[in-house]
Amino acid sequence: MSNQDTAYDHVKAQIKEATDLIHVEPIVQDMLQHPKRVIQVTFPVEMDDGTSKLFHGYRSQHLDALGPYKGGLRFHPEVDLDETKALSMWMSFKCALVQIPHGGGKGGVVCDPRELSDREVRRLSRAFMEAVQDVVGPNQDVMAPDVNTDPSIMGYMMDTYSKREANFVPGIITGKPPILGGSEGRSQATAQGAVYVIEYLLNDQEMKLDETTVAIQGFGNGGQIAARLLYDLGCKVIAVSDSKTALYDQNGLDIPKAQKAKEEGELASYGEADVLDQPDDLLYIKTDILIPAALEAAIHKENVTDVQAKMIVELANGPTTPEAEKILLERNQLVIPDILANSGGVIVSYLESVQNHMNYYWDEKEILQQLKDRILNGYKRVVDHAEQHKTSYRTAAMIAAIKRLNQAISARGWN
Ligand SMILES: NC(=O)C1=CN([C@@H]2O[C@H](COP(=O)(O)OP(=O)(O)OC[C@H]3O[C@@H](n4cnc5c(N)ncnc54)[C@H](OP(=O)(O)O)[C@@H]3O)[C@@H](O)[C@H]2O)C=CC1
Ligand SMILES: O=C(O)CCC(=O)C(=O)O
Repeated sequence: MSNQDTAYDHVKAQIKEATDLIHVEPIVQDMLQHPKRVIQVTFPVEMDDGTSKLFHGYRSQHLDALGPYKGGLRFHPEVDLDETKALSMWMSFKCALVQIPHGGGKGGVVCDPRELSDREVRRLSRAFMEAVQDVVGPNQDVMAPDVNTDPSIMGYMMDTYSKREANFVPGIITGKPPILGGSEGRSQATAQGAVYVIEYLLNDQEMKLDETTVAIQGFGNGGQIAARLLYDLGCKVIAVSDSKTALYDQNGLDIPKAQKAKEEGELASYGEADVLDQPDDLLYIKTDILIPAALEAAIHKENVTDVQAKMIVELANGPTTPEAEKILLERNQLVIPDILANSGGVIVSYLESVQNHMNYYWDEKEILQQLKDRILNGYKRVVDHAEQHKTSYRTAAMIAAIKRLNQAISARGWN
C-alpha cells in the first residue's frame, strides 16, 4: 500500500486480514467490502451576507443486516466519498462487535465550520437534513455527532425532520441535548468507554493507573474528555494536542487548566508547559499510552518507527494504517482497535434511541453502568478471539464482528 491509500483501502485490508482466518462466503465478503447505498448531495445555504453557497455532502449506508444504519456526521474540509464509506464500514463492525442492533452508517459535509458563523452552521445543518431526509429515519438510519458536530447541531436536525413529519421524532438522531430527548452520559460516552477499556487493559497488564503516563492527540469531544477522566483517575497526562498546538509536561499537565485555555480560545495560552514544534510531535513522546483522538491515518508507514508508546488506544476512527500497525505489532506495541476503544459513543447512542422509542428516560448512573457492562463484554470478546485465532486485537475484533454480521446475513437469506 502507498501513502496515497485511503481509509477505504485500509478498512478493506482489515476485512481481508480477518476473512483470511475464518470461512466467509465470497458473497458475504463482497457485502462487507461495499456499502449498500451511498448518497451524495448538494444543497445551497444562505450566508450571513445574503449570498448563497453550494455545499457537498454524503451519507454512506454500509450494511443493515443487524438493524437500522447508525453513525455520526462530520463537518470537515477533507470529507470525501471514500472516507465516508470507510467510516460507515467501521460503524458496521463496531456495532456488531459490541452487539448492538444497528448497521453501519456515516455522513459528512465538506466545509470548514471555523469559517462559518453559528447561524450559518444552523442553516447548513437544517439544509443537510432536508437533503437526506428521504433516506434516514428512526428505523432506517440514525445519525449522531462526529468531528465538528455537537448536540446543538443534532437538535437543529431533529427539529427539521420533526417539522417535515409534523410530529415529534426524537429518535431520528442521537447525541441531542437532553432537553430534546438526548441521553444522559452521551457527551462523555466515547471517552468514558475508552477509559473503561484502559482500566481493564491496565489491570490485565498489571499496571497501576496512577503510575501510567498518557499522551492524547486531539482535544475535542473524545480527546479532551478522555484527558479529564484519566486526570481525575490519577493518570499522568503528559501531553495533549489540538490541530494547532501540542503541550508537553513530563510531570503531568493540569488538565482542568488546559480545558480552560482551550475554552478561552488557545491551548497555547496554558503556559508552564513545553509547546512542541509541531502538533504531530506528540505522537513520538515516550509514554505508556498514546491515544490518537483526531483523524484517520495519524500513525502511518513514514512516522511509525518514531512512535514509542507501549500501548495505542484508538479513540479516533482509523488512526493507524494497516502497514503501520504491522510494524507496531512486530515491536510488541499493543494496539487497542477503534471499533472497541471508541464504541462507547455508539453504545450510548443506541441507549438514547431505546429511550426515545420508549419515551422513558434513565439517569446517568444507569447509562454508565450499561455502557461499562457492554464495553467490558466487547473487550473480553476481543481478548478471547485474539487467543483463539492467535492474532492481533484488531483482527480478533474484526473476526468477532464479521461472525455476527455473517449470522445476520444468513438469517435474512441474503447469501
Ligand atoms: N464524537 C463521538 O462520539 C465519536 C468520535 N469518534 C472519533 O473520534 C475522533 C475525534 O472526534 P471528536 O472528538 O468527536 O471530534 P471533535 O471535532 O470534537 O475534536 C477533534 C479534535 O481533533 C483535533 N485535531 C484535528 N486535526 C488534528 C491534528 N492534525 N492534530 C491534532 N489534533 C487535531 C481538533 O483540533 P481543533 O480543536 O484545533 O479543531 C479537535 O481538538 C474522530 O476520529 C471521530 O470519528 C469515534 C467515536 C465516537
Ligand atoms: O453515536 C453514534 O451513533 C455514532 C458515533 C460515531 O460516529 C462513531 O462511533 O464513529
